[in-house]
Amino acid sequence: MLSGVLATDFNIFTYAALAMGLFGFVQSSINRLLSSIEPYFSATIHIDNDNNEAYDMLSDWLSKRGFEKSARASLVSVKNIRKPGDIIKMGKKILKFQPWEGSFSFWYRGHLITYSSSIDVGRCQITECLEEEVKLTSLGWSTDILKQLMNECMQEYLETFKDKIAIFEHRGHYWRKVDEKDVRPLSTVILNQSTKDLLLEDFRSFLSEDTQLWYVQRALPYRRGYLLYGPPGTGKSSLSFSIAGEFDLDIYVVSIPDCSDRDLRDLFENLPRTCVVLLEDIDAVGMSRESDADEGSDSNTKGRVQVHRKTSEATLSGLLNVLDGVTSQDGRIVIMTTNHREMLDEALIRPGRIDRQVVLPLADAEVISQLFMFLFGPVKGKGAAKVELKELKEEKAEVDPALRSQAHKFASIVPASTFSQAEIISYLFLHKDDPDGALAYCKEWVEEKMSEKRLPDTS
Ligand SMILES: Nc1ncnc2c1ncn2[C@@H]1O[C@H](COP(=O)(O)OP(=O)(O)OP(=O)(O)O)[C@@H](O)[C@H]1O
Repeated sequence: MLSGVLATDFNIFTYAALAMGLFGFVQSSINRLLSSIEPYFSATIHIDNDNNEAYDMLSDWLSKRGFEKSARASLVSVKNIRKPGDIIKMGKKILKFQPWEGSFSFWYRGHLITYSSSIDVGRCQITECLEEEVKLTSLGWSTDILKQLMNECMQEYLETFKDKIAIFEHRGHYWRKVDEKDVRPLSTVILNQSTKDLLLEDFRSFLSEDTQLWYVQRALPYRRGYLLYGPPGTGKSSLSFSIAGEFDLDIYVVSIPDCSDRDLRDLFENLPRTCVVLLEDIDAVGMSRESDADEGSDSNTKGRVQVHRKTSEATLSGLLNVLDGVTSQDGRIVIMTTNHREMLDEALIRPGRIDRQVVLPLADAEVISQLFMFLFGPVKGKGAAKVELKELKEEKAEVDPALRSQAHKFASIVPASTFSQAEIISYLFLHKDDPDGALAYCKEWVEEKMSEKRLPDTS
């Protein structure tokens, strides 16, 4: 009896193993056959992963369909993309698998497509990153079906990232996408209304077709620069991300202390058309002119200028060269942020490089009461990301009069131009469901913070 069961099991396992072996054999035969006839009867599209969103589009499309299961090797990473409105659950992470080195075939709209990926070990040693090249191959001489596939990948990808902006940071001299963030509605960045209107209008006007034509007709470099300056926690970064999202522009963040002049040149050469380049805390590198006046290469900048941080090889002239240079893409918008405008070299912020300087000061009475209404008032639903100037103004009218009066009382107790928006938000957050409590304890909080501010800085 036992031997009968074992014999049956043995047969099942044997057949299963044979079937799997046969399947593997057929698949690898197809792959071998395809690769031997490929040069004569096939069309191919090549996609490398070097700063190439097409690579991300394809890998997302394949992962969604579980094609990594057909691959003999998979690359695993933690997926940081959430659907709009998803709540982050602490301790929960989603793993994303994608095909990696090797090849497999799949059917797409009645066509057999072969995906193959190879790692360029030679380049990896130079660039210290995994350089992968992916090939999509189909039978026949036309690449039409492959283009259709890539178009579908792009449509799906754009749908997933609708209302999100991609954030790129640099690793040495190449860009890496590090995140996709939900667009932060501009209405959630609380600042003086006229400042917001001015910036919005300036962006809108710069990106309009008329303006582009105006630049083209006059052969002027079509680019724009902004300097946002003010004390820490007043919303410079928040505003930069929010305004980029408002205009569907991806953000490329540069940390100058980690760059050499060559890195800067390569990075600016590899920017896409129309994007926002964020040079954050530009004063933090402590750029100042050295007395040695001979080594500068920029005609506007006499003297070589080096950042104080020993590790950085970036020079001010190197930065100015990429800001002005021929490699600087049309449509590129640079936003520099700083807490110390007075420390910046005038050459860096002269008109043409910086077209608008916007100060974000500590919260005044108007902003203090807006922050109160924002935190305790009703929240606009999702999809309110793209607000019009008109809507922003109308929003105020919807506020409950009782809340408005509490907000005014709050603003009369909290001294103007003393606290940053971040400080006020963090206090209000302590009472997030309790506007009465926030009002009742705010005098105490102000006194405590004021005495902290009066303490001598021993750091
Ligand atoms: N004007 C504002 N409106 C809404 N939230 C703000 C505002 N200013 C600051 N915050 C909040 O405070 C925190 C810090 O803001 P943010 O990083 O934008 O300030 P920053 O001026 O860039 O600061 P730093 O100069 O230190 O880089 C964020 O969580 C942000 O949401």
